[in-house]
Amino acid sequence: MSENRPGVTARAPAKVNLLLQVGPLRDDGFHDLVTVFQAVSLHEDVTATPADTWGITVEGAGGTDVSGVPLDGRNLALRAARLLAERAGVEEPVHLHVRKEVPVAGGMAGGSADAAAALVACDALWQLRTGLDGLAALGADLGSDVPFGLHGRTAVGTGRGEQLVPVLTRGAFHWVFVLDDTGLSTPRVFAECDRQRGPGWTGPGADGRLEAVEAALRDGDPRALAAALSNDLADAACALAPQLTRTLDAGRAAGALGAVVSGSGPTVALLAESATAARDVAAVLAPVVGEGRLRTASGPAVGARVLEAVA
Ligand SMILES: C[C@@](CO)(OP(=O)(O)O)[C@H](O)COP(=O)(O)OP(=O)(O)OC[C@H]1O[C@@H](n2ccc(N)nc2=O)[C@H](O)[C@@H]1O
Ligand SMILES: Nc1ncnc2c1ncn2[C@@H]1O[C@H](COP(=O)(O)OP(=O)(O)O)[C@@H](O)[C@H]1O
Repeated sequence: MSENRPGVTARAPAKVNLLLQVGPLRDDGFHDLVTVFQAVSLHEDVTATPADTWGITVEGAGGTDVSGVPLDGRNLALRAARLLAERAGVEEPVHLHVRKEVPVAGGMAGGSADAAAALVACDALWQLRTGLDGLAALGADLGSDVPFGLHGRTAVGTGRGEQLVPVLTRGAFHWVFVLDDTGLSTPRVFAECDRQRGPGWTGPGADGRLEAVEAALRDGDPRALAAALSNDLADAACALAPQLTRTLDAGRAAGALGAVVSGSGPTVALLAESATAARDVAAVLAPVVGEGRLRTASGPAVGARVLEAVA
């Protein structure tokens, strides 16, 4: 009986975009990107257990508010499991349990991490041995950020963000993330970016931003990386959520080396000199923004992997 078989748990990381260069709107509704993703040590754990019907439960960990997570066929983890089953000809439903540490709709790709972890957990449960490239191809059909959730570490993303090349990095980078209560819709932020640019805008051109980020990562130099952080969606995110400008300023005033909006926001990522410095920045910010809105983490973190088999 399927109910007696053990489940499989997989873990996948959140991400921050160290560089997010947004090109023109394409005919398919996406934008060409040049981005540098870094996976960080905030995680999603997804447990897949054989069941009589498809289902999902979600639990918030470390104070994560999961009220915005859909529990129906729109859930990215459930969509991922069903897509893998369909492509592999598996007819065994699973129940998924998601333990979320990553803020919802925060620009840190928590939903994509859920999809990545669900793919890895179900692939192991069903003993499919699909391989990373095969899972990443499936993941790209679910969302542009899903392949990076599978790969993890640090990578340059091109196309709509799904084409990945690893980046050489030295050492660890230490982050403070400032969460915001208002979730920002990714398509809305891209649309606001287009609106701000206007119809005559033709492209960002070559400006050396990618090379500066790559050099800082290769040297393991947090000061150089802080100076090189940039996000073309930041102005759009700040227009839709004006309080983010104050959060960026407060982060710099609290001693962060650099501050950037994470992806389409509204989470703000602050880079610190060391793990101790990150804790100090968080301690200075706690009375300003509230302790519950702060998370410290380090990167690069590894991509989606099986954690354990549960009895
Ligand atoms: C902005 C980024 C930066 O890493 O992250 P988040 O802020 O969402 O975490 C990503 O590009 C988000 O990727 P993801 O959240 O997977 O988006 P998708 O589901 O693929 O697309 C949702 C919508 O965002 C817009 N979109 C997304 C990716 C892209 N390269 N161009 C776009 O214009 C499109 O309107 C698309 O319909
Ligand atoms: N497993 C999931 N976790 C979170 N959000 C999900 C999930 N599945 C679908 N969603 C939808 O995707 C939206 C954005 O998800 P999320 O990945 O948390 O943020 P972002 O795209 O900003 O990084 C949510 O607002 C929610 O409606």
